[in-house]
Amino acid sequence: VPASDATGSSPSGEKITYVVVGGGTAGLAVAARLSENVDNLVIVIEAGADGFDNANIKNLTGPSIQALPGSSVDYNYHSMPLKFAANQVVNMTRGKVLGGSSAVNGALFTHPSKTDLDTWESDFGATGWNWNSLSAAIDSAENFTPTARLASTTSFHGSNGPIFVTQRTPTGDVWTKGVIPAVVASGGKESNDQSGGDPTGIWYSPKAMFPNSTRSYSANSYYLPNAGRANLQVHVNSTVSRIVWAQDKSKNGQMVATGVEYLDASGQNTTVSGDRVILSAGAFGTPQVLELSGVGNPDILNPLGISTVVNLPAVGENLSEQPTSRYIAALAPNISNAGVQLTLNFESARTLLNSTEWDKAHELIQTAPPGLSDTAHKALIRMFEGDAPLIEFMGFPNPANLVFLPILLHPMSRGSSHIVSTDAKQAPQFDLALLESPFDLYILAKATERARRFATQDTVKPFVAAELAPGLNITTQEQFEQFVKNSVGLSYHPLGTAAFGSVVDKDLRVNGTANVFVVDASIIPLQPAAHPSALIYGIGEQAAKVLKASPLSQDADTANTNNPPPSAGRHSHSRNFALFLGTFVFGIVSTIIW
Ligand SMILES: Cc1cc2nc3c(=O)[nH]c(=O)nc-3n(C[C@H](O)[C@H](O)[C@H](O)COP(=O)(O)OP(=O)(O)OC[C@H]3O[C@@H](n4cnc5c(N)ncnc54)[C@H](O)[C@@H]3O)c2cc1C
Repeated sequence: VPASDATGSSPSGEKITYVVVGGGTAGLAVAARLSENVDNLVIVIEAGADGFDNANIKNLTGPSIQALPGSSVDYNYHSMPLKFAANQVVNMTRGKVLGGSSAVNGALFTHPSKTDLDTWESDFGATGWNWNSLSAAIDSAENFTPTARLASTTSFHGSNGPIFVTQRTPTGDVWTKGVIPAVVASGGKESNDQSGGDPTGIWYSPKAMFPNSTRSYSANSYYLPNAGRANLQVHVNSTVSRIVWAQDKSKNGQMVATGVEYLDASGQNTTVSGDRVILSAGAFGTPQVLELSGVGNPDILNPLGISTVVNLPAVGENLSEQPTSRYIAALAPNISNAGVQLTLNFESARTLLNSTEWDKAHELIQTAPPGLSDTAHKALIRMFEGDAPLIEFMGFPNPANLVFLPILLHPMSRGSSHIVSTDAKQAPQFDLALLESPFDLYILAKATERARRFATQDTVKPFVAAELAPGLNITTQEQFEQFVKNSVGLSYHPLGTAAFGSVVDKDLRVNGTANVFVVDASIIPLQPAAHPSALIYGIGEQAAKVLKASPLSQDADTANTNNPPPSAGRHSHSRNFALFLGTFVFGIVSTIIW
């Protein structure tokens, strides 16, 4: 990789402290917090547009959310054929817009379990990253308002953070008189609030939304309120193509980044220099930028003509996604709508399985699929034996049907995301390896069967007419497994591709580098029992604290580098977001059905 020809790009000629690659969920959170310190000049470079004029991002109605995948704010990625799931090719929506995937997601805001987060420190060497620190960090992101009709434990939530969070009041009787009593009658339990470290039980999920039910996400809640800061600049429509390295390594032999190179909207290459580079490009974008920069597995980089500057084969590996199954029943003719409020029901293997089935699952979990590290394998076995939540049943409000999506929370299967081109705009290749582990398949099949048990309890019978999927002809474990293989879906929760313990250290620094950090879903070593965006905001919050506390001078002693001085001049494609403050109107209240 050639030496830096970075020109520097502070609008006022000042030295840039942080270059943040990706203005997504975590990227804007960490940038907003770092720029609270006026001594930090923070530049965010985002591949997508600003998206503030997109009504489908603002609205959280079913039709709006469904209009986002496949539109201009989606990368429109596709998986490789799923070898263990009927060779399906699945769409993998990722937000390509300021706010990243927080702009296009379902906005469920769930706190992970204590068990999940404590493994980061106890098993993966992430000292300081545990339930106590991360739940406090999530609270710093959250501004929670409980609704009068729903029981919530406000001490489990933050009340001063930028992301507005609230619940919708349930309507109708399908959930209150039908599903919740059915879950309890079949061995589950009701929860008052899943956010205190034990999500077990069924509860109405909060969403990241303003009191008028429009989306609260990183672009309008972390960035816009701070857009007037002179030391926070955001460049949109700019795709980072690589990290630029100094000719000399640090005194400790680490690679030193001097900045990044990016393609602006006209396709022109530009460089920007800074003291530290933060990769927040998401679980697919972050390993992509690392590999394009020569950090990764030489067997992947060499054939593309990229010289390896840090031999780090774990980059892009350990890709984990939560597979889903489905249970659908038609509503009875006199029931016109299953309501507007999502329920989530978290269960452990003890509730899901009888003792014979538990023994079978316990036997299956002993065999690690390819790509699962020993550390992760041991942690997963311990969590299974310790009755950690293993399945979530997402109860979907729907005008015509009663829908449960069983989600496998702690899959064993591990895939990968690797570049196949030196062109930063070409999609990497995604091997999701969904259901490669027989344990994953076994549990998801059992969960589908259990969803049928909820729907056939006496309390639910008055609300449903007939089972539509999997269909009453599916009765044996083999048939349930085939159904799961044929119909498996994604949770859109990919993570783990630059994880603690293998790619980053406890300070989020990429191994072998002096001043490149990762702050996004890539660092999460194991799937949490949660929808991850709350945790990812928490990662942004905690990362800012860690970075603020570590002086630049400690970046592996970089005094020996050829970091060129930055020169003045603003990029032609940067946007003056202050303009948007005057014109941006927080969404419109509209019919909510999702
Ligand atoms: C359809 C969908 C529904 C979901 N529903 C929920 C939900 O209801 N609740 C929940 O908690 N989670 C949900 N998720 C998951 C959650 O939204 C994501 O896990 C989370 O937003 C990821 O955050 P991140 O910061 O890691 O990445 P992102 O938010 O995706 O940010 C990455 C950013 O980097 C940019 N980028 C990438 N490469 C480059 C580059 N080379 N140069 C410059 N910029 C680059 C991208 O454009 C993007 O803006 C959902 C996700 C999807 C896609």
